[in-house]
Amino acid sequence: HCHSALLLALNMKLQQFTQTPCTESEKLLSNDITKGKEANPIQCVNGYDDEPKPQDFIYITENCFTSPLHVDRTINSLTFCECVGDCSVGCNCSSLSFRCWYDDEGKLVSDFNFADPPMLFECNRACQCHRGSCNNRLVQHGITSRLVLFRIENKGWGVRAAQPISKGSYVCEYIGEIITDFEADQREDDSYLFDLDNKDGETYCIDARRYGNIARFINHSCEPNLIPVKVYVDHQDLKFPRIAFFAVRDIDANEELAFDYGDKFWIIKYKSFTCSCHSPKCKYS
Ligand SMILES: COc1cc2c(NC3CCN(Cc4ccccc4)CC3)nc(NCCCN(C)C)nc2cc1OCCCCCN
Repeated sequence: HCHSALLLALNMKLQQFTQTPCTESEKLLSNDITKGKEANPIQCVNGYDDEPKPQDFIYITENCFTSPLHVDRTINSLTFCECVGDCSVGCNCSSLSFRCWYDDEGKLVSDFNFADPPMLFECNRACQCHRGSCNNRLVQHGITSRLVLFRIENKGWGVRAAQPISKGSYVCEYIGEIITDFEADQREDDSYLFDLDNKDGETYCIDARRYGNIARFINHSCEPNLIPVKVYVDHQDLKFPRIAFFAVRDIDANEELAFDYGDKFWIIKYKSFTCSCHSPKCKYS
């Protein structure tokens, strides 16, 4: 009898730990800002000021449109594969990115070019390979890392890893409203834009200001731990790449996630605020 009482008490204690954020001083503002839209809940905590959880955007998990844009989604324009194995060698889809860059643990292989990443083509709905055993499907399976939205001194909100993330892991996608470059030029708040630079001039943008996912809260760093990679899954229309963030190095639990916003952002924002990444390589402080 006392054994089960002990187990119950232990379970209660454990429950407390999983509910409260890691440092005692942080207030739990939401257990899941995605409201169940992501496979894993994303907590929102604030241990710094009394800012409430952000509610001035709509959480979405796939890019959206507010005006019609022509994306070629015809199934017969898709390159697909007829692999019977795990698509790790000789797959038509991964051959579009030269080779499959995912290893059999679902991470980028060590010789992936993090400095100048290739475009990645994942297997898709026209492929004959088995969805469960195909190694060329990662971004399409969604976020698997545990992330937390937290308040940071003079940076507003930021995103941190709740558990360690190994180098090469897929972390999350930059999700938002896909708009033309012209439309982006009309947007008053340009703090959440991500340019889909396309060689031949006709470029588009992802604007995560009104519609977006957790990636909209990821801050800049001059020495980032994430890089954006262009990925194609449901369509292969090169004008509209999906932007997937991968870890460029091992990331510790509770470490803030960051990617390099690039000089376009800072040329515009430098007059309003400077960079506080505190990196020895900082370019915009
Ligand atoms: C601050 O960071 C960015 C601002 C951007 C921007 N700003 C314009 C500036 C002029 N005002 C004009 C305006 C002002 C006031 C009212 C309405 C219009 C409208 C918004 N426009 C465009 N693309 C459209 C124009 C480019 N095209 C002409 C070549 N892309 C941008 C990408 C940015 O970061 C990217 C990295 C950050 C990643 C994380 N978010």
